[in-house]
Amino acid sequence: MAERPYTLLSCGMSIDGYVDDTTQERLLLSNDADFDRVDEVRAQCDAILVGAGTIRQDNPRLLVRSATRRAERIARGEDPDPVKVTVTGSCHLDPGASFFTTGESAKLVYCATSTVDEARKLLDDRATVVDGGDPVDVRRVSADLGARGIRRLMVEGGGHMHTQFLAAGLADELQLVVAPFFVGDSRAPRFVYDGDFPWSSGNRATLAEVRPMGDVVLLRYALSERFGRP
Ligand SMILES: NC(=O)C1=CN([C@@H]2O[C@H](COP(=O)(O)OP(=O)(O)OC[C@H]3O[C@@H](n4cnc5c(N)ncnc54)[C@H](OP(=O)(O)O)[C@@H]3O)[C@@H](O)[C@H]2O)C=CC1
Ligand SMILES: Nc1c(N[C@@H]2O[C@H](COP(=O)(O)O)[C@@H](O)[C@H]2O)[nH]c(=O)[nH]c1=O
Repeated sequence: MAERPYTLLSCGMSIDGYVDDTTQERLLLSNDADFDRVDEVRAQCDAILVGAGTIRQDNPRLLVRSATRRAERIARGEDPDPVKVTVTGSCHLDPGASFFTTGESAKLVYCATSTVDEARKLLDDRATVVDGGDPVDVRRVSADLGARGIRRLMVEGGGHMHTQFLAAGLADELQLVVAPFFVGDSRAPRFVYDGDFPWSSGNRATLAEVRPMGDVVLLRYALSERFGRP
């Protein structure tokens, strides 16, 4: 059986732990230097996963921006962009969303068993629809990605996705960027929600790096023995 991918969770959050505010516009937590760092992390991954909520809210493209990094990927025999992956129970996805319409790389949609037929009809040839169980089990998603040859996975949110990967013990690394402001509204989306996490006051995660980058700080946590593996 193929090994599950090395899994890196990436997120920008406010001092008070929010990843967005309650407005329609996307909240920028990273600064320019950090967005460039995130681009580098993307360029080193085989696939990027976001939850369907993030697609609906942010309409992300999830591409590698830097022409140099794209060229380096091509020179390594890879597609210029990583595979895009999402998870949905409802199948409320817009086939015109940038997730589906930008980039040449493969798109994978893990949806609940009950919505597989609907999803295939809706997305047609824009994505490969995979039965993820009901509800979708992230362990199954991770194992299936491994079987498809994904060795390095970046999970770029949102909070519900991060919560499930962390609670399932599927995260090897967390890259958390703290922006120097407060959102101050408990209706805003959070970095994580309630969960039974493997780390507690009695079982602390390992802080691997603290990197100031202008006005933000990157905190890197090692969450498994696989931390740092290329
Ligand atoms: N600052 C940052 O770095 C980032 C911020 N964000 C922000 O996060 C917010 C979105 O986060 P959030 O609301 O938590 O949404 P998520 O992106 O985590 O997506 C949640 C959705 O994913 C689907 N899903 C998740 N788990 C399962 C499962 N086990 N089975 C079936 N479907 C599942 C469901 O879709 P469905 O409803 O279709 O069934 C669910 O509603 C946005 O405001 C965005 O801006 C997002 C990423 C990074
Ligand atoms: N706002 C925010 C992030 N948001 C993430 O970036 C995605 C947008 O990607 P793209 O459309 O490709 O530029 C978005 O959906 C979410 O996953 N990430 C960060 O590192 N820092 C930030 O401040």
